[in-house]
Amino acid sequence: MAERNPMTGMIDRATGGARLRRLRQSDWARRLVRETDVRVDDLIWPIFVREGDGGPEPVASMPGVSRLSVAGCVEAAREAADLGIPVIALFPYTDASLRDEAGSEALNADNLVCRATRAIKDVVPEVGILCDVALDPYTSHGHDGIVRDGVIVNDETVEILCRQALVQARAGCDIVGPSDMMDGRVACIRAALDAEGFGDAMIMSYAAKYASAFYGPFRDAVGSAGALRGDKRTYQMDMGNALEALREAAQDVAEGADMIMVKPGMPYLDILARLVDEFRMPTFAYQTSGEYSTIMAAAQNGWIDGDKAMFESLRAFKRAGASGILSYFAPRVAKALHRG
Ligand SMILES: NCc1[nH]cc(CCC(=O)O)c1CC(=O)O
Ligand SMILES: [Mg+2]
Repeated sequence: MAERNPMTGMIDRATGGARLRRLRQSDWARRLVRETDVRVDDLIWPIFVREGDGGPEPVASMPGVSRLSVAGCVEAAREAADLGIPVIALFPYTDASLRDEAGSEALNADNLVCRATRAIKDVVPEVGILCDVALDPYTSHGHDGIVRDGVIVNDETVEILCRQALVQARAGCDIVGPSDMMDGRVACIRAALDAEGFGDAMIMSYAAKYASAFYGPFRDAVGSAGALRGDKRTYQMDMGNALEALREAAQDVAEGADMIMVKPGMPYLDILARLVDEFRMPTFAYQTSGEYSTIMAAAQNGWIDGDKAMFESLRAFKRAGASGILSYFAPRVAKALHRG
């Protein structure tokens, strides 16, 4: 027979007798039963590189984020190593004078990203380096690929991306991250790397990357915002689609991706959880510039607690099954975690 609780008058059977609040009554109890958490080891820190040897140049739309000189990147890498952040991701701000229709600067072995990679590997070899494979920082039209008669052409772009990945691998980059969303690029990049003796270079593919409004501040940071003609909806995914993300990821996995990524992060947690479930691969979330700046802006207005919102957003990725997170918060989280 169901018994009535004398305190509440509730029938205990209605809750199966379980009092779930019992485990939430103190900090130690909550910590004891917490299922997931963010660790420093989960973090990848995206950094913007710029020409010259001046100090940090703040990105207006990303409070707390600056473009760094090559020397500044080496310092940042030192900081990452000291904090225990495993990987930094490098993104170049390319001067308009170096941009052209074909994005040829992407293939220059002495471009900004390559110089930064070599400089970091020289001084802080223990930090992993991820380089983005896509042409948008280098093209005058701001697209990730070659444009012919208004069309972003797939196969011709893929050929160039393979050469770009090789240029980055030769500079010492450990992980290449194709962020372009061309079909078939992972297989070509893998073959190109293997053929040149870079069998150990890893591929983290932006497998499900959506045409999103949350990249705005990034385009500002790398100087492609003003350049971009039109939008990226003919190659980045449509935000209404989830099944298609499974097909995208299946292709990248079959083509040899070592790790896959979902981007943006928080608005696409459902996609992240599904890919983890389906592929059981190391799967990463990219907490994009727009997500970062949204939290920062609200925090600066005093509308939300920035530190708490930062942790909540990152825990959400771990709860959804992410192996790790690319986040502009990386150094701040790492410091907070070390403080305990
Ligand atoms: N292909 C370039 C690239 N790599 C990472 C981002 C976005 C990162 C961010 O918003 O933080 C973009 C922008 C884009 O596709 O337009
Ligand atoms: Mg694809």
